Amino acid sequence: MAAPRSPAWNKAPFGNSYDAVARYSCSLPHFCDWIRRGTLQNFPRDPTLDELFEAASAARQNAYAPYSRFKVAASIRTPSGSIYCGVNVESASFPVGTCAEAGAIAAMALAGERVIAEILIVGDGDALVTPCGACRQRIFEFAGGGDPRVHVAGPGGVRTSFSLRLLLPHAFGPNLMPP
Ligand SMILES: O=c1ccn([C@H]2C[C@H](O)[C@@H](CO)O2)c(=O)[nH]1
Ligand SMILES: [Zn+2]
Repeated sequence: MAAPRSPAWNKAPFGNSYDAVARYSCSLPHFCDWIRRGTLQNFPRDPTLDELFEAASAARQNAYAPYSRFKVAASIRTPSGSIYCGVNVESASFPVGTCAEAGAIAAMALAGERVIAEILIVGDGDALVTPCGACRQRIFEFAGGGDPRVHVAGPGGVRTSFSLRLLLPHAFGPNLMPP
């Protein structure tokens, strides 16, 4: 069932809170259950996400997306509290382009960090900019045995949050590699 649309679809009127997706769907028992199982509700607003959101929003200006014109940025917070950002970088040879999440993970790894506590992705448009399948796997590689929150934001703020395990159930990862 589609969530009702509103003119404020991507505006996050309560700051970086859940937007229409969760606010409307939460009134339905089925989605309430879905939210309890796999997503986290930041209502009316989670101030701890401000820094993560601002960092990604600033980074997004430097996204290189001349082909899709769809600029995306990701920001990662590690257990140390540090924040690392990345942007999508496209290529005239289309498949060569890389996602914002991959850039943020590269920045984190370069700094010597290996665990994603939470990650935020910001993009524009009506649809939620959730990580692609490859990036879900990339994030899982650095989940550190935990279940990082994946926050999905529009230009107005965080729209909704998922747990990685909801986005990538029964994942194959480093824990399953033979020694
Ligand atoms: O979570 C996402 C979704 C899309 N993109 C990029 C890839 C491509 O450059 C553009 C259009 O798919 O957006 C990301 O970086 N992250
Ligand atoms: Zn991706």
